Amino acid sequence: MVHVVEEPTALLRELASFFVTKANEAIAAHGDFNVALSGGNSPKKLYELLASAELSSQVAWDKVNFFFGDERLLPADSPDSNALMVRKALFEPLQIPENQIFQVNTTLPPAQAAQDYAERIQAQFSSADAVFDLVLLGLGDDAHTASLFPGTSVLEEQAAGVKEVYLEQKQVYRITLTAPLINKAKAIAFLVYGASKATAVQQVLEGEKDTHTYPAQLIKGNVHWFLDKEAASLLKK
Ligand SMILES: O=C1O[C@H](COP(=O)(O)O)[C@@H](O)[C@H](O)[C@H]1O
Repeated sequence: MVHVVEEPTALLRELASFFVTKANEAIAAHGDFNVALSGGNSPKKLYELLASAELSSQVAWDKVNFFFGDERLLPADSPDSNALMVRKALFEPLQIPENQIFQVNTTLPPAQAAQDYAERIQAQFSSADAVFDLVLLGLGDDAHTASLFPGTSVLEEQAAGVKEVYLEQKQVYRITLTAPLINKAKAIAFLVYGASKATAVQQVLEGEKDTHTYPAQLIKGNVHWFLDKEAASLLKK
């Protein structure tokens, strides 16, 4: 489903309200809400909005478990750390205790960090399979999502799990949920705004099927695209 909203502020409010609804549904159904968060720049304002006085009262935060869709293998205090951004925007204002935060251990070597994160995710779910209630995702200008980047071997991964990815150009390792794990989620929401994303949005949603070039095409299931007018501007439908 594609939700197009005139401008980013209203878009963020719509996605925040979707988040609150999904949280309350999950808590009513099974007592907790397991959400995987996105990183980068776009979601920072969403997290600040969720932590605001108006919205924070609408969720039982002590019943929310926070995971990450991807992380950069950098020191935890690096300004490029996804977890650090979320800590400042959401966890610190809401005083979320550490036992509800499941972040990648970036002090481990890449393969071990991925394995360790997969095990900690699995241990948190009582069912045989880890199934997130909600996965939040972004979209890069190059059509990557989480750390599923064009041309990387993780795009071939058939197992629901966590993998390390080496980005040659950036010379950095990332840790990412695989597409099969993301796709098991009960709901998936992309947040994409700004004109720089318009081409990628069009390629992913309406372009030829080529998951190696447009990795976000791997994401399937109950997928909601939250777009502002600029990001949606090249869509034909
Ligand atoms: O590198 C990343 O980029 C994507 C997109 O970020 P955005 O700021 O351009 O929306 C993000 O979803 C991912 O978590 C992050 O590690």
